[in-house]
Amino acid sequence: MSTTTEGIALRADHLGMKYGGRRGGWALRECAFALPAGRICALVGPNGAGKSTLLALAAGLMRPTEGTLTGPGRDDLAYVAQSKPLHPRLTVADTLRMGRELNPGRWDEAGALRVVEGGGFSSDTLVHHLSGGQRTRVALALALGKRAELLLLDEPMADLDPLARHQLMGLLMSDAAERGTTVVMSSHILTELEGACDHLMLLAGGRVRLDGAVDDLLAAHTLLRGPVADLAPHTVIDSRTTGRQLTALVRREGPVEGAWETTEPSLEELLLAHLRNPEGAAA
Ligand SMILES: Nc1ncnc2c1ncn2[C@@H]1O[C@H](COP(=O)(O)OP(=O)(O)OP(=O)(O)O)[C@@H](O)[C@H]1O
Repeated sequence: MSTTTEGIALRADHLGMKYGGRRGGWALRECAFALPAGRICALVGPNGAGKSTLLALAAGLMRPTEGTLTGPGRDDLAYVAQSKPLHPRLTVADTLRMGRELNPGRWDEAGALRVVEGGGFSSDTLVHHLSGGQRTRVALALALGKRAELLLLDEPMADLDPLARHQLMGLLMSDAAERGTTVVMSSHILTELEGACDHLMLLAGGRVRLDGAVDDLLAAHTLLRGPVADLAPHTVIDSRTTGRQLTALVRREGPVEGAWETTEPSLEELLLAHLRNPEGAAA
């Protein structure tokens, strides 16, 4: 990958990725986006949507089958894979020492230590003896210690307890705010994204279905409650009918008219509606 355009941390153009040669299916297809620098971007989508593939491509671990993905080079990004690979026979202290040696002149020892502190293990513990959540802490410490421009995190919070999640999300957010780091973080835990992410990308079936600043996306959608009626010209993302009452989440095309009770959706409501109906979500 090469340097991106000013102000854009990660750009995809006509990006496609196919596994397993000619016979394989497309994991990503015709993806196009430009993620502004300094954002904390939630990458969401159903199982198999292509989130890990996109992160691995952005980390430079694979080459796209077609199109381009442009972002910082390896020295300027940090990637935490879903499996959190670490050397099992090293202690935590050795692991962090390795991080320092691999990143001369830029390593943030205090930042890395802040991440491992509170994990309930000492620095002379072997990685092999850590729990899944504790390993996640060490992997995140390596990533944050690197002071990267772009942090690529594949379901970083999945095996952390609620307090650890809260603490580490706080650390991530303050680090990103202080340094202007761009974070792309895949997650299935919608509640943890609310208030933490300011950008959202929804993938489904290997395609980008929704992409934008969270505030803009929320403002463009409305939750409607009222009598069953035709909702045209608005785009219905998801709707439910109970008797004569309709509840729908729409992307507005102009003002909403009629006897509707209208509210702006929460991020969780927006995401659930789009996840229930990913085909209707095309931006
Ligand atoms: N190494 C691989 N070889 C072949 N196919 C793969 C490989 N890795 C992923 N795929 C396929 O690519 C598609 C996208 O997978 P990917 O792991 O990127 O999805 P995901 O959105 O991260 O899913 P999850 O939420 O379950 O982690 C899936 O259909 C998957 O079966």
